[in-house]
Amino acid sequence: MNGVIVGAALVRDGKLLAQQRAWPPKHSGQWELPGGRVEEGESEAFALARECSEELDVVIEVGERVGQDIPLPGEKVLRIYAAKLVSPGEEPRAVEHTAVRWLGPDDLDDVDWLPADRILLPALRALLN
Ligand SMILES: Nc1nc2c([nH]c(=O)n2[C@H]2C[C@H](O)[C@@H](COP(=O)(O)OP(=O)(O)OP(=O)(O)O)O2)c(=O)[nH]1
Repeated sequence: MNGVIVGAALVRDGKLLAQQRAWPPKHSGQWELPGGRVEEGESEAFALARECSEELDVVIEVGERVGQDIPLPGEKVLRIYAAKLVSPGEEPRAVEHTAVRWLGPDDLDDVDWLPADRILLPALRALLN
């Protein structure tokens, strides 16, 4: 089993995109980065682009790794990559989630992040300077 969950630190105009989970009930209402499981045979960049297409209906360009791998339950890890919209005018929409928000540096602490994402906040904040 491939235990890597990839997440996109999608930044535009000094703001980070966050999305609010609709599921499962335990995490419903909490915020995370777009992303998901790397499927068999996929590169991490391909998986991230696929997840952003499915979740946000946007095309992204994947950049450098951000922060450290964060261990997740079930021997998985969360691995974040910087990302940009290929067409910056394209507005991400919440296809599978409750909401999406662009967060500036002062907004990062305003949302209820999933625990693993909270650990990454300093690295994410550094992208917005
Ligand atoms: N996508 C995403 N998942 C995260 C983040 N932080 C975090 O702890 N997770 C966890 C929640 C889930 O246990 C797991 C990914 O779940 P997911 O539902 O997004 O993955 P997926 O689309 O591949 O769905 P599935 O195959 O597991 O049903 O990683 C994050 O920032 N983004």
